[in-house]
Amino acid sequence: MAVLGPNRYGKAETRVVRVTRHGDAHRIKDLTVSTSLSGDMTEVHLSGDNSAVLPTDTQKNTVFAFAKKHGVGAIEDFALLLARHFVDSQPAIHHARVAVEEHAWERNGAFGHSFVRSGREVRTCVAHYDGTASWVVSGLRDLVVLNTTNSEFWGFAKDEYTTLPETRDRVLATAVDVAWRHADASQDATQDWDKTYENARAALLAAFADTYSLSLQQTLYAMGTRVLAECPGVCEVRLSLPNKHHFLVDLAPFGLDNDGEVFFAADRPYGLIEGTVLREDAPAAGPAWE
Ligand SMILES: O=c1[nH]c(=O)c2[nH]c(=O)[nH]c2[nH]1
Repeated sequence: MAVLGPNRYGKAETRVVRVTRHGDAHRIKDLTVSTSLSGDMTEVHLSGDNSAVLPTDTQKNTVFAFAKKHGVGAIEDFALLLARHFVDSQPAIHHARVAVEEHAWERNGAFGHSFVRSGREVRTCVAHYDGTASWVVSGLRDLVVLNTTNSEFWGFAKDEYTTLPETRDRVLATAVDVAWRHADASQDATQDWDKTYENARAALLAAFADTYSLSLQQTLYAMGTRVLAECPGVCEVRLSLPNKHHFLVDLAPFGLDNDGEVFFAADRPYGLIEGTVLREDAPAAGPAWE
């Protein structure tokens, strides 16, 4: 005898670009929005009765309509607006999850209408709303950083398969994928999402640069700790750091020395260092990370 387990449905990766025109100085917000709803969905699964189902096509349309009606400020506000709309307007929907990614553009010269896609990281957020409470996790991915020194890796466990030489000086590089949980994302909390984003980003970069690293794990903890120190409203930080290995190339066959100057930037495999840093008194996460 089978029963229906947890389920949700929505429109994934709606691409929406919102242009705001102030005279000749235009602004753009370039987003990828994914909505996911859950609630009284037993009948649609068991009997095909669609009466509780707000179509994913409607969810996509709502993203575009809200971009026009409400504009797009901080992505967290846009995600919360959508999540609250779906739950508060549809009796059968009890929970909404809205994920937004923001792709950065920069001005192309002095022109108000011309933009160049930035090589910066992608800003991310996920908002949840259940009709009463809200949860928000913000973050970024693909923030690529590299230190040319101040990184060692030695004293590690060894067995019969260990060939890695110990090193007292190596290149340390990673593409930061991080998310931070806001302790309070309730309706009344007055949040400056953009300011927290800039503070968290600056904290991550500073900690990566000024931590003398004995392992990427140690750097990860330093980065998470720094975000908590600089962002009072953040209670938990989750980091995923691929170790983008840079191997010193043996140039001896060519009669050349290589004193930390020429590296082979390996693509894969890569070490993947992941961890969470949180305040001792962090409130329960609820569905925030789902
Ligand atoms: O910082 C590192 N942590 C590891 O766990 C590890 N493992 C490895 O092969 N190189 C590294 N570097």
